[in-house]
Amino acid sequence: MSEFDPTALLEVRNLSKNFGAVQALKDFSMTIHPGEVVALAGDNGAGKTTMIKVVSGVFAPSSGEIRMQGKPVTFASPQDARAQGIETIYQDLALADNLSIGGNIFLGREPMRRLWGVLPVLDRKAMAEAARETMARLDFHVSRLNAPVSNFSGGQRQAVAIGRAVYWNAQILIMDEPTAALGVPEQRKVLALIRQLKTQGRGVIFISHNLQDIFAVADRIVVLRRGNTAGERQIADTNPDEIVKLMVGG
Ligand SMILES: Nc1ncnc2c1ncn2[C@@H]1O[C@H](COP(=O)(O)OP(=O)(O)OP(=O)(O)O)[C@@H](O)[C@H]1O
Repeated sequence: MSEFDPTALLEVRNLSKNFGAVQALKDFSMTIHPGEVVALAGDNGAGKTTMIKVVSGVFAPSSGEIRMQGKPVTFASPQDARAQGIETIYQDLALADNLSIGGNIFLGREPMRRLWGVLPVLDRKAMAEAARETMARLDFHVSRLNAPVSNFSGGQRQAVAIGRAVYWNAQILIMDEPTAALGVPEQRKVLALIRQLKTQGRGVIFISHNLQDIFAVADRIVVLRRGNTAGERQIADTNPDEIVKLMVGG
């Protein structure tokens, strides 16, 4: 087998995950380079969630290898994967509704300052500044920076979750159905955010049932079927018909 690629942000090889007798993922291999968006598609039960949970430290693989920049890595937990630069954004986004963008970016890791040089208090100014800078880096404009995120639209909430990952320096963002449940204008905003992540040299794994979105934003697509890799294509070299055939098999 060939050498691992030292320029790859993430390279997984022959990953398998069994749940008792169920082989949820079999011999899965994938590489992501800086600035690449790789879509993961497949019907229900194909193994997409299992794959992202292995790569984000939720499940240990039954076998196989994970490397970052050519170096072997293991993830003891999602926190550990995050510390190594892999952030997963699930559909629920894990935002605290009552807090602002800054509050959400720093959730549980708030910057403090000392009042009168003694009393530790939240450094709200630093939080607001980080929120402003982070959203500007994503080229995403929100007028009410200090409003609770419960007031935000679905696309804005996605932007906050992405902003938090970017602030904490995620090199790879795994996004689980980020455009499901959004109206068309909001879907466009999320796709624009993904393009912004690309220009920053980050890698994105984009899980979606929506082939239109995949074709709009991905560079490459990997199709899973019943835990197996049914095919991998450059987006420029394929079309939705071919992808649907790979998904359903036969
Ligand atoms: N914790 C678990 N215990 C046992 N079996 C599991 C577990 N998690 C997933 N599976 C099985 O593994 C297979 C792959 O499931 P997975 O959730 O990864 O698919 P998926 O492609 O994400 O589907 P969906 O689009 O419906 O989310 C399924 O047969 C599922 O029943």
